[in-house]
Amino acid sequence: MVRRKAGHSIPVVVLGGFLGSGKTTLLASLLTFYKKNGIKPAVIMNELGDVGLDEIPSQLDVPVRELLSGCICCTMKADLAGELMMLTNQQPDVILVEATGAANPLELIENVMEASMLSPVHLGAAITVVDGAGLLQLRKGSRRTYRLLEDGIRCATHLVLNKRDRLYPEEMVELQQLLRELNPHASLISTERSSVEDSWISSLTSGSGKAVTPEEVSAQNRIMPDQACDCGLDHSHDEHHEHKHEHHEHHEHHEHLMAVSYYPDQPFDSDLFEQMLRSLPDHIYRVKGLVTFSDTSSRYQIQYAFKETDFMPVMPAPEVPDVLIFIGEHFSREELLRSLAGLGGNLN
Ligand SMILES: Nc1nc2c(ncn2[C@@H]2O[C@H](COP(=O)(O)OP(=O)(O)OP(=O)(O)O)[C@@H](O)[C@H]2O)c(=O)[nH]1
Repeated sequence: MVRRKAGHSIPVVVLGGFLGSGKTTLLASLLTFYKKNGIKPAVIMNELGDVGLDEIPSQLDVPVRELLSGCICCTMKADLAGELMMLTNQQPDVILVEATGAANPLELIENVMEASMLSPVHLGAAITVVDGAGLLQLRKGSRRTYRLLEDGIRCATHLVLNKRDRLYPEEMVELQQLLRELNPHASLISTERSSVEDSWISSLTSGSGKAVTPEEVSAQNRIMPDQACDCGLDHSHDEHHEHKHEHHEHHEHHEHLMAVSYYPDQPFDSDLFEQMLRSLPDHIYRVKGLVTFSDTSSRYQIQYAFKETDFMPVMPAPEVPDVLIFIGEHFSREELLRSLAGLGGNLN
């Protein structure tokens, strides 16, 4: 990759994909590559919850802006534009934007395009990371959530079919066919732990420096901007687009997905905690957190996505209180509270 010359437009790479698909894991690979190759990235991370738990290792020395408790495709659209503008002052070679797993991808791409009118940035690539097993599960589940996933696949310039280790060979074939049907034009790779080749990373920004436009993305993928937006309004020439859009987003894209933060006020018993995770309903798709157990010596970072859980010991403990963030579709806060009551803590 050629380093950006002063005064040139900075490529923005959007990292999209549904909850828990592997976006942060991919972000880590990209940052390691950039560090190794003397390329200066900057990062915008967006979380639906009110605590940012996805830490970027400090040795990578990357400017990171966190946007919490909202989504940059709608309620935090203006914040995204502001953050992009601020980061350009630091003259990075590339800006990586990690979306929430609930973001509407086409809205996000449009928002980056709109920001490019105010700042020297352009959309370099739109990556969609797909959790193959999750996609197969959601295909049989909620229509609205599945449609969000389909939109993400359609809008991508680069598709990453991740969590290959969780798929049988015949499922891999089925998923590759499905992704190709939904988006015949994007590059498509399959990965484990979002592990990508250096040449693939270079391809994200090695284009002519010309922006990918939402119209190009949607035309390539045979969807029109108005079709891609669930509300069915034709926003393309609409002066009140922003207002309608925000209203729409609030009611259509996020109301069916909700995030609940829980602050434990005492350590959990690890067996009871695991039992609680196992008994979560299918439509709680994602849990992230930092917890202390009464029967272990270290604190743990918890990652739960589609019934698969990772516990990672955290040493030394970061200066963040114990917290659990549950994200899913129309789940009952009260039921969740009841199942957590035996473990100790406060619902936020
Ligand atoms: N089995 C398996 N797990 C993976 C793979 N890639 C990532 N994970 C795990 O999946 C979980 C979610 O990964 P993240 O990278 O945090 O996913 P994300 O898309 O950033 O999640 P959100 O931002 O919360 O939507 C973590 O526990 C990862 O370690 C993979 O290829 N296989």
